[in-house]
Amino acid sequence: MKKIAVQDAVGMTICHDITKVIPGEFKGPAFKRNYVIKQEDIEELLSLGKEHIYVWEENADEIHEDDAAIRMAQAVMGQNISFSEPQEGKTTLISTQKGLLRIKSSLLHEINSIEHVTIPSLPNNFKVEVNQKVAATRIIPLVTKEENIRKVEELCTLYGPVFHVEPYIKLRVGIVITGSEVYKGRIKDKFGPVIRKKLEYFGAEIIGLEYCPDELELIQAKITGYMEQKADMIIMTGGMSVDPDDLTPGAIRSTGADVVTYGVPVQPGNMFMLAYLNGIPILGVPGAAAYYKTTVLDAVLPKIFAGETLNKNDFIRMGEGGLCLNCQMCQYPSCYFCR
Ligand SMILES: Nc1nc2c(c(=O)[nH]1)N[C@H]1C(S)=C(S)[C@@H](COP(=O)(O)OP(=O)(O)OC[C@H]3O[C@@H](n4cnc5c(N)ncnc54)[C@H](O)[C@@H]3O)O[C@H]1N2
Ligand code: MOO
Repeated sequence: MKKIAVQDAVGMTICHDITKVIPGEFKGPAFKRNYVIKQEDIEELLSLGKEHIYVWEENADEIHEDDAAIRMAQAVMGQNISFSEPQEGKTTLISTQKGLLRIKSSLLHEINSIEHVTIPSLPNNFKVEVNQKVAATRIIPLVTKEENIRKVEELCTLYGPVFHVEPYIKLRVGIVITGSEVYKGRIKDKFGPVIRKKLEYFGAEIIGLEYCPDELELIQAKITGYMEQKADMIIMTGGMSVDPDDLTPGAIRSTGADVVTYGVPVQPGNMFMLAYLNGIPILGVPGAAAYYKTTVLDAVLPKIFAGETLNKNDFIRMGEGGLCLNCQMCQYPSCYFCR
């Protein structure tokens, strides 16, 4: 690259996007790469703080920021991800499918350790929509050594792409609403609609929503009933805490299910239970999930719909960041909760 005073640059080609920033109003390219500078542009370039520009000179072992961004994007993106044309030296990786963003975290770490390479992303296990920005690729200088980009490509050839979006599987779900006060009609069920709505987001087939009084054998029978109907997941609500009528954990255990956890280092959702019976997840959802917009349930459901089997460690890890601030305007999943 050759540095030239803008006054001498009329007729020359700009070799990278030149950014304009008006705080609070605009940020974007004022001049695009390959634009040929005219006399009337000189004033604007000077007002953007550019007294000099670079003119491109081909150099065999160097790669331009736009080409580097594209090659890195192609290397790191996997299933259900595409990328946009580079702008100001950066490409954006975009989901082409609603689902769960999966990241090979240690590979991303290794790639971001390569000189000049920067790839910021959403966190692993982020629920994404179609056309959502998931990551970006850019080198820091205007050019870098070809070998830096080749390292990114080689790592991804070796370990596979860094990012992909796992689509949700259509699961058949049985719901059991426990609580004698609801069963006997003393109060109206407020839990069923909450669970239904959360499941609809993932495209679940709800095979039943049944009510059950606080009697262990009856709760257990609901579970075995759904198992006979070949449910892919069973969700139990209420009766999860410390009162003598809180029988749901005992009923889940009594089916012989393997309990992954009863109790999680997360609030709200402390008294949550996850167990597997013949590979079918059974979720015990505490009363708080009928009240709070976001609980541990919202971190667990996307993983189950993405086909993951959770273990105790998955929950233990949630402790740091597991304390919800109950923000007035909940922005979950765009926050630290249950990462
Ligand atoms: N001394 C302690 N108290 C509580 C603890 C504890 O560890 N020690 N844990 C708290 C936590 S955490 C939760 S969450 C709540 C409730 O947990 P449960 O799942 O046992 O909830 P229930 O006892 O069944 O009901 C509590 C409350 O919610 C109403 N409810 C339940 N289901 C429905 C429904 N389908 N529709 C409408 N309302 C419903 C129920 O009537 C009760 O008012 O316990 C804390 N307490
Ligand atoms: O189990 Mo509770 O209030 O933390 O949801």
